[in-house]
Amino acid sequence: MLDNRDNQISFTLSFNSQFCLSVDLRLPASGVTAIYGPSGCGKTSFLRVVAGLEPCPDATIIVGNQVWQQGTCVLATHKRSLAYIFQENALLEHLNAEQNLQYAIKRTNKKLKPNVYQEVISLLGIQSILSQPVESLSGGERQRVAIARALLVEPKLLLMDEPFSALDLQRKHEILAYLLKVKRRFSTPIIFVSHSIEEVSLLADYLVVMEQGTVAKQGATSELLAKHELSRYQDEEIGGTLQGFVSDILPEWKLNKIQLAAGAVYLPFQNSSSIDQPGYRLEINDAVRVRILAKDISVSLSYAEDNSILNKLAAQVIEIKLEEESASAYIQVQLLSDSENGNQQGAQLMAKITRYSLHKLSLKKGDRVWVQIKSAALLS
Ligand SMILES: Nc1ncnc2c1ncn2[C@@H]1O[C@H](COP(=O)(O)OP(=O)(O)OP(=O)(O)O)[C@@H](O)[C@H]1O
Repeated sequence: MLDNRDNQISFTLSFNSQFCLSVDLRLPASGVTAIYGPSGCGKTSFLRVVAGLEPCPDATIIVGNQVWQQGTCVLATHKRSLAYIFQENALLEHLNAEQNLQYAIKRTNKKLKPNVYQEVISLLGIQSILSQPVESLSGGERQRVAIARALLVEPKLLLMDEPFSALDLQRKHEILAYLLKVKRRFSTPIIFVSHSIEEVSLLADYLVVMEQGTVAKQGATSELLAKHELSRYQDEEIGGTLQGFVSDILPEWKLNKIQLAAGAVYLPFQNSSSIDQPGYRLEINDAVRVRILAKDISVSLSYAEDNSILNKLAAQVIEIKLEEESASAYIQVQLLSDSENGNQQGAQLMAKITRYSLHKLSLKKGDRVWVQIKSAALLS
């Protein structure tokens, strides 16, 4: 649960009579917060106000114990302990990668903690490209250097504006994997802007949904996803985002065993996805999140031994959503999995099944069922 909400951001910004951005937020002091919403809802303007790049006379911006702005009392951008990663990273083209890093460190006038430099270089996998001129780097390499540079100034807040938008799908997954590593290793709070639910569900712990300059929803990403508050924003309905840890690695079967509160699930090594990039390997006890799409969850009344599905969790039907009965062949079944550990609550899941299946199983609220998970993605 996110209860340490230290960063306070509130302001109203009007560019003209057409657009007004009005926010009042307390955000977690650690982890990744996503600012999500459609084009033109004010995401970039939000970041710019936080960074002090957009003048806003009535803003209150407090980051940890530092007041960055309180009305007309404004701390200049260069005095704010922040790093900003743009859509197209702004590396200095006439320098090589290492010189870019050194330049940023020098400008902070701070002494870098021992080992941090080497650790950041190896975390982002940029040792071999340090001596290369920026102009010779690929889009993904540039973005990795930009992330390293941001970390090396040891900011109190890291802001990222659509950091994947200039990258192709493969590079995007690669950078996502590096950011997941950054998130694990560094406690620096990150606010990132995105209009992709996939990126948000992969990276963000806390989510702010914006619509037309206002905050439409906010909360822990996993809770908003579990309550299906975001279904109208996404192409694929998410059936659940579950927290767990790696309890076993089975190289002979190319599977990771993930222990969730609700039981264990086996997930394949992901050769083509972000998680299996060079330099990133899961280890026993690593904390991970697992995302399951609603269409990959099926429901059965008894424990079926004779099918190929590995992942089966005991659960109870909480609600059957029939509103769209006439509109679609599918309905949503909300489930609460049993918890193997009595102290923890089970996980909320949502299965998308046909109305015909519901009819054949005579499924109703309160029924005990087995949830079968056909496939799932390993997140962070
Ligand atoms: N300096 C400015 N002057 C006038 N209008 C502006 C200015 N900056 C942004 N706007 C307007 O404010 C609104 C919000 O813009 P903003 O760039 O913050 O949206 P966004 O959610 O980041 O959009 P996108 O996802 O397309 O980048 C838009 O209507 C934009 O045209």
